Amino acid sequence: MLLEQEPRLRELRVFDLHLSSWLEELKTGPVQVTPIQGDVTQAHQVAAAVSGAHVVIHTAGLVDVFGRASPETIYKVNVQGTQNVIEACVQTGTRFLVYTSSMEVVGPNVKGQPFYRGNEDTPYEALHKHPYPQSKAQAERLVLQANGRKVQGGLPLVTCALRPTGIYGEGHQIMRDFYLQGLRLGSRLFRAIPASVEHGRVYVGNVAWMHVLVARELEPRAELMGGQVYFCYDKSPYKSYEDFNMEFLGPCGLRLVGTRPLLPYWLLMLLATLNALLQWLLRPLLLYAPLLNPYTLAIANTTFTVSTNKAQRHFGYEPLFSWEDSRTRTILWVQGSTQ
Ligand SMILES: NC(=O)c1ccc[n+]([C@@H]2O[C@H](COP(=O)([O-])OP(=O)(O)OC[C@H]3O[C@@H](n4cnc5c(N)ncnc54)[C@H](O)[C@@H]3O)[C@@H](O)[C@H]2O)c1
Ligand SMILES: CC(C)CCC[C@@H](C)[C@H]1CC[C@H]2[C@@H]3[C@H](O)C=C4C[C@@H](O)CC[C@]4(C)[C@H]3CC[C@]12C
Repeated sequence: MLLEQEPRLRELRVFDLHLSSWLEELKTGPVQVTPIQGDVTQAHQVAAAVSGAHVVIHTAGLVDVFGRASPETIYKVNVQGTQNVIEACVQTGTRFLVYTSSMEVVGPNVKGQPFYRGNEDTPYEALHKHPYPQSKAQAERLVLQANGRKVQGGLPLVTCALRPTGIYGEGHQIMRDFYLQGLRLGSRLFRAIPASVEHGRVYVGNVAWMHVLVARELEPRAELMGGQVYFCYDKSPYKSYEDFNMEFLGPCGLRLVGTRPLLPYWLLMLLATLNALLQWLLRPLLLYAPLLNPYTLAIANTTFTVSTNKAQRHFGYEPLFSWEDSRTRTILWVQGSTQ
């Protein structure tokens, strides 16, 4: 997105624990693309990568709500890693920092309270127990508190945080997992969550576009945007998690069976709890990390949707991809990813 949309771009450094082969394909144009294999938990590696950069987009993170990684590892990558990025900016004199936060810093909360089409100012008790939302919330706080800190050279750091809802699009592995599971079940999936529970979703291309716009506008609009949070949103329809997935999986030949959940909620919660118990029992032998656990069930079963125009008001954001384009691109990816 940066290469396509930012004419002033001179160099793009991509810092990641795992470098993908597609990065090589980006090296063919006039902009220098520099892949750097590194770990955000290693402060010196981050500082070396950041040195000389005009703007940092910090999107690296450990996304784990399935119990694959320990809470300590999640904290180290998401919180300590973010602190390292902030310190690297301060030490090297980089003034603009965009952080990929998450809707999860707000909710759904431990009380399972709905957040219905809320905005950045909607009151909501952001109470979390799970390490992933806790770590993202702590990292976001660090980023916002760092706004205004003096960087090397004496000028102030300008930071802001973007909070995507559930991201979908090309590369969405969970969508592909549901597709493969549906194929195994005879081209069917069985409804587990009531259709009335709305779940916020946003297309990956629009998330990227919003990051590019923020990176571009942070300098001229530092006063307005510094220290701010923005939900990432687009025109994707409000639907339940499963009904939304069917927008893509339906055209790929799957159908969602049932207008109501096949199993009662208490039974699903029992299964989710059994999964958590099995995960704990099996941990010394193997990693058992199914999609269904009490936390993922709670997220999927709690309404959380946003309705806001803050990004449009503050930096002129309009989605780059229409809902129709986002849908088509995702369907093509699901179809292509399993062949
Ligand atoms: N997927 C979603 O629905 C969603 C929603 C809201 C916010 N987010 C946030 O967006 C960001 C990207 O998430 P994603 O879904 O693309 O996940 P992802 O796992 O595909 O991407 C995370 C990237 O971070 C890298 N990374 C992990 N640990 C690292 C480390 N120690 N050092 C350097 N790089 C490291 C990974 O290699 C990977 O490329 C994360 O910060 C996540 O919290 C994701
Ligand atoms: C109960 C089962 C039938 C369905 C289980 C679906 C479950 C794996 C899905 C539902 C909601 C998904 C999360 C949601 O889209 C938002 C985010 C925020 C983001 O920062 C990280 C990913 C995450 C937690 C999604 C993970 C997968 C979830 C829980």
